[in-house]
Amino acid sequence: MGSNDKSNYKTRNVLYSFRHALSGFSKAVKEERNMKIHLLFTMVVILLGLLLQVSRVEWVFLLVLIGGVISLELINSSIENLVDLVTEEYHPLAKKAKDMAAAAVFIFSIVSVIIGLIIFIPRIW
Ligand SMILES: Nc1ncnc2c1ncn2[C@@H]1O[C@H](COP(=O)(O)OP(=O)(O)OP(=O)(O)O)[C@@H](O)[C@H]1O
Repeated sequence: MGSNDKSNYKTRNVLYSFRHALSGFSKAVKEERNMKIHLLFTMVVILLGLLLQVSRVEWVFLLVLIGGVISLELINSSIENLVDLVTEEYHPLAKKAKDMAAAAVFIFSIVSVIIGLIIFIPRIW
C-alpha cells in the first residue's frame, strides 16, 4: 500500500467517525426525551446570553457547561442501551449502572443551573 493510499484510508476513517458520531447524536435527539429537554435549555441559555450580553469568559463557561451536559446525556443513553443489550430482566447491577449514569447527568445539570444563575441573575437585576 503506497503512502497516498494510506492517507486516503486515514481521511476516510476520520470522515466515517464523524458520520457515525452525527448518526449517534441524531438518534439520541430523536429517541431520548431528556436530550430534547437539554437542547431546549441550550437554546434558552444561548438566547439569554445574547440578550443579556454576557462577557467572553461567561460564554466560555456557558459553552463548557452546555457541551458537558449534552455529552454526559449521550454517555448516559449509551450506557442505558448497553445495559438493555446485556439484559432485559430486572438485575440489581443493571439498576446500579443506569442509576449511576443518570446521577452523573443530574449532578452536572444541577451545577450548570447554579452557575447559570450566578451568571444571569446579576444581569437581570
Ligand atoms: N434491567 C433493569 N434492571 C433493574 N433496574 C432497571 C433495569 N432497567 C431499568 N431499570 C431502572 O429503571 C430506571 C429507568 O430505566 P430506563 O432504561 O427506562 O431509563 P430511562 O427512563 O430512559 O432513563 P432516563 O430517562 O432517566 O435517562 C433506571 O434508572 C433503573 O433504576
